[in-house]
Amino acid sequence: MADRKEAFAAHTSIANKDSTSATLPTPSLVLASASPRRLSLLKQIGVIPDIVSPADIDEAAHKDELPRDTAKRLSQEKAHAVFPQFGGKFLLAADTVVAVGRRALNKAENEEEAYSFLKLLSGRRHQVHTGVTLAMPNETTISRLVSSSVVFKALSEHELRSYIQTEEWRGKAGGYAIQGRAASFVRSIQGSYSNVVGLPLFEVSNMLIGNGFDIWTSRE
Ligand SMILES: Cc1cn([C@H]2C[C@H](O)[C@@H](COP(=O)(O)OP(=O)(O)OP(=O)(O)O)O2)c(=O)[nH]c1=O
Repeated sequence: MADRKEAFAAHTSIANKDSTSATLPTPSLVLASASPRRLSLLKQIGVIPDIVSPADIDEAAHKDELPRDTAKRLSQEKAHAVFPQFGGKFLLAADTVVAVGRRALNKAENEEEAYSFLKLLSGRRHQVHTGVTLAMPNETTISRLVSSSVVFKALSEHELRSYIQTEEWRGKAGGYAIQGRAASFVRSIQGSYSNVVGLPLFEVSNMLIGNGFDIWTSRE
């Protein structure tokens, strides 16, 4: 009996919270990204951007710039490029760079480059850095860098060639997508999985919540 009472009380309080939060104004968010992965990662935590507006910037690294610094800087530049069009809203931008030591592996341009990236990643550890910048309605911005470490098994020639055929490497930093068939290459990962895919959800939600964006009132 006590169990049923508790269950009813819990149900009622969820229902009440639900109806309360449904009446709260939903904060407006701009996602400054062309990446479908970033959009679906945000949706995964219930955050639905009002506007998706990709930034068109030069993504080349500066001379002697460390990959982690490139990721953070580019997230800031993406935010700054788009923010002026959407004043008064929250805006989120990110950049993901795959790095082997000081060498950055950007998005592979063609099959040869994708093959050479995967050959380099084969049997070793690499880093995935994602820079995230949040611009606030009051025009202040904050940026975070999140780094994860990924170890690939040694890839056979058959695996390398077959993966290239899947085309999944296109548009992905480092020439692979952990959320696809390349998951079978990943021996271990240290850090945030969503960071590797392109948007570290723990840190992003903390950035949003810490700056007054209630992720629980952003609903589809
Ligand atoms: C390593 C890795 C990267 N990626 C993707 C995430 C990003 O879309 C892309 C890195 O390129 P980015 O330049 O960070 O992003 P983008 O050009 O795709 O989008 P935008 O700049 O408009 O935000 O690689 C995966 O989807 N899976 C992975 O495992």
